[in-house]
Amino acid sequence: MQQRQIIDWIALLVPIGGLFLILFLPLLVLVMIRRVSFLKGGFFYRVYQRQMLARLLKSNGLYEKKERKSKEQATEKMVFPKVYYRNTKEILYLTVPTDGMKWHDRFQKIAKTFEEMYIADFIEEQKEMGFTTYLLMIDVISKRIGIEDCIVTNGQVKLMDGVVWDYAEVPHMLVTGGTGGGKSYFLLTLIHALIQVGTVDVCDPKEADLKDLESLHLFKNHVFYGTKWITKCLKNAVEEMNRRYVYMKALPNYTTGKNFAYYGIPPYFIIVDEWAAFFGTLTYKEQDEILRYVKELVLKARQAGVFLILATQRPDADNFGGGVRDNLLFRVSLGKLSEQGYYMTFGSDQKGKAFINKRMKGRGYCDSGSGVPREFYAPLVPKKYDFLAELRQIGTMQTLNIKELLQEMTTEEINEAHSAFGLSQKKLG
Ligand SMILES: Nc1ncnc2c1ncn2[C@@H]1O[C@H](COP(=O)(O)OP(=O)(O)OP(=O)(O)O)[C@@H](O)[C@H]1O
Repeated sequence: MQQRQIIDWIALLVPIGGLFLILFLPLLVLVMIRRVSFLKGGFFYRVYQRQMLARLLKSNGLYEKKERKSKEQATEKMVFPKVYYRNTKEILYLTVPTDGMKWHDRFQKIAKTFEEMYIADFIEEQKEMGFTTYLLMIDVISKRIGIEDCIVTNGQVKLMDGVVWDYAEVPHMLVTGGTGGGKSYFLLTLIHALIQVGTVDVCDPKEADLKDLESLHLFKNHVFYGTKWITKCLKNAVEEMNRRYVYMKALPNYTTGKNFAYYGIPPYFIIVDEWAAFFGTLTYKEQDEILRYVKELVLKARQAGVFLILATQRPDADNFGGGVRDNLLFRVSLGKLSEQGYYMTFGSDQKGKAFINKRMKGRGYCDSGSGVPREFYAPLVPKKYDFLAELRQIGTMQTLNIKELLQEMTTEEINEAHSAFGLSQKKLG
């Protein structure tokens, strides 16, 4: 009779467990390495990106079929165009052939597709004979700075790592954005930076967040609301511009072509929030007057160091009069905008750009003068940050008191200065 064998499962547990570990542990480690590599943009991530590129070419038919004939049979071979991929930690370089051959037009417009498939931001295109390289910025959020780093140095306001507003080079700013996108925070951040180097006048037609600044001694006579006072603020700015030109001409070191910074004159900023809503409520007569001032400022004020910042929800051309919007050279959008809103902010020639809306406060796009809008994150404001308390710590604004000096000048000298800078307005305030 055969004896029944009893298996000692307990004794087998150890070798089974060991076997399991030997087989699955390396697999687990591999999966982990792949995952970490993906999260950190490492080797496997780059392999995956290259695979995506190959799939894009294949599924869009961007290859040629060539027949290879051997003695026995004919086989088909896929010949792909020469597409180059390079990924540095910050920028993805994708080079495609634009050599007039079969897919020339498709490759001319492919930047938008690259942006969407890699969730990267197209920042530049470099053309060489026969090739175009698209530069896409990855991990833009890592370039975000905190409000404490948003400062002005040598006429440049630092807004992000690698993004500055050089107000003398790219004068006047347009800020657009839907409700809750971060427009007010951004304007307050700008005010906080600009007030340390110059004069800031604030117009708040809606009498909302910016109006609160009037409670600060620092902003005494620099906060305006109500049509009459906003008009007056803009008129003052034009007069200030005229005075500055006369002043610069009268200086012993006057040099043709030099700007306010050369003479040590502090910049002067006028910020108008909710521009379109305000402009829409004005009568034709009021609109005419305001547009006259705004046009003078955007066309002539740069050299004198007077800069306009207009913020609005939608920058429809009707609310800007001829040419004003085009002369606000630094553009920022914050929060979600419609496609139309983006084209109105950055120009309709941006149709090859993918504007992607993300649910993030203070995120949007900016064109710092290059003509190519790029993803933008406004300086991060900590949760408990108190703008009024921070601004209260700043003693005074930098202003230029030139009225007295001008009173000593003769009418001939003043008129001569006006004609030197092509100014129409002879009367000085
Ligand atoms: N740069 C930022 N850093 C941190 N939080 C921000 C930033 N920008 C916006 N937020 C958050 O988003 C909220 C809304 O921002 P904000 O008031 O600036 O929007 P808005 O576009 O001016 O909206 P509205 O037009 O309705 O006033 C803020 O209360 C804040 O919590």
